[in-house]
Amino acid sequence: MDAFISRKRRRESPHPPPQAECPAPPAEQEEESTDIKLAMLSSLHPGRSQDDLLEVLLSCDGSVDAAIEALSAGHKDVPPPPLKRRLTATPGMQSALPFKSGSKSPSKTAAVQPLTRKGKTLHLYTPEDIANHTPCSTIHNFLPPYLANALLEELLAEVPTYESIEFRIFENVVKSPHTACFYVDSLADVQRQRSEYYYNGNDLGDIRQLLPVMRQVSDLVRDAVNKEIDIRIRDFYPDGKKLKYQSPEPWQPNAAFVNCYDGGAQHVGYHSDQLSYLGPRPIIGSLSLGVAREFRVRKIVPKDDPTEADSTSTTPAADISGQIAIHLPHNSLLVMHAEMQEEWKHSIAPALNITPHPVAGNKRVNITYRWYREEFRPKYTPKCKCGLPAVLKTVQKQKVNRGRYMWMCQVGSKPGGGAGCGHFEWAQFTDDGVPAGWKAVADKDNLQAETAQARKAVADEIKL
Ligand SMILES: O=C(O)CCC(=O)C(=O)O
Ligand SMILES: [Fe+2]
Repeated sequence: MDAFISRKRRRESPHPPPQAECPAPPAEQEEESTDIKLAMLSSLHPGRSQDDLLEVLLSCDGSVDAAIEALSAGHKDVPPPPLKRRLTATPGMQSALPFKSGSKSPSKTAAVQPLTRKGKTLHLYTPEDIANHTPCSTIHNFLPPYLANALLEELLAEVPTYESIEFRIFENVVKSPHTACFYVDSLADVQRQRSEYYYNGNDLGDIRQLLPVMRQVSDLVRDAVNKEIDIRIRDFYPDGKKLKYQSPEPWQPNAAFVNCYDGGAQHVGYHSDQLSYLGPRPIIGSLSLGVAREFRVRKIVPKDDPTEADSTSTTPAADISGQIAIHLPHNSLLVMHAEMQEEWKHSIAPALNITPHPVAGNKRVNITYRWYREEFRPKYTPKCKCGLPAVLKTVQKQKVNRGRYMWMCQVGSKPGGGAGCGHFEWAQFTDDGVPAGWKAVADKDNLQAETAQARKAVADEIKL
């Protein structure tokens, strides 16, 4: 979630880093910006419901200009949009897979036919198909039903207080068309978030402690995700080894973003999650409750080589031009594995039809459990000249530097924040994804704290 706050970087940065990721090609911006388009229409027509606006947008083939025109021309009765693309997220309408799903992992399969084609969506439902053709694995009916309902109810009591998140696109501040909230393990983590962490140039404001059921479930998610990581490494990664920069430590969630999508129009556009505080090759455990929706994934196309199948990915079967829809029913756990954030984008697609859930009504509540790593605490990572922690990004589209990491100024994407300082430096990590030199920094820090403590103890003793 943290990334869709900031995923749109200013294109007119005064000091573009010489080798940084290039702006997204128009097609990608087009596809990524449904939320922004809806937010723009919403700000012009605050009285119209998101469903109405979505319908107008769809009937205008996604063109904001045409939609604005149609709305201003007083087309109050919006004609039903031609169903040019599948929007329903209701499971049970499985489109046949154009292949026989086997047990072989894509990375170990010599010649796998592309599954999707440009502009097409392949719908996947079974854990086997999902694991074989995307960087995700899923467990349906993850929690005992009573616990899933207890968690859902705990969160439904909170969601009325959630807010939509503002982000900046060029000079406009727009709101994400869904609501969200951030939870951390302990009170100390709340304080730490308030004093050290920034998202899109701002602190988050509303930071809460994990609720009791969320906390209980966090342990179950941790154990399941660690098992899934082992399976992924064993069955899908070259030589059965973890990826370069992936942490070898057991995954230890200590924070959670909760997203609420109230009705089919609420959604989130294509994005990758921010790496800054999770480190490279992060893993995320995502639990879905309530209304079933489509989680879509799409491989990032290298800008200067759209024909390239892949160099590092473990999932060559997915055609880089198409998208894959993963159907997430109530009580399903989805693990985004280590290859996900750097090489793929994900979204929650708008849905014209949803099947209400007996407890949640029209709402889908999603919890993404995350591991905020100590070595990526902002006090240890680079700062830019604006004085804020730099953000960690990876080159995704430029073939020559693809896969390299960089620290950059985040002020340029802060609502009202100006251009920022344009800070840029390449990031260096050990093979286990630890920032080069981190241990030394941390040790020095601890030494200073210990020295201060020792001095205080001596001073106290003298006073006595
Ligand atoms: O709602 C979801 O399943 C995805 C949410 C998401 O992408 C995020 O929190 O970053
Ligand atoms: Fe995300």
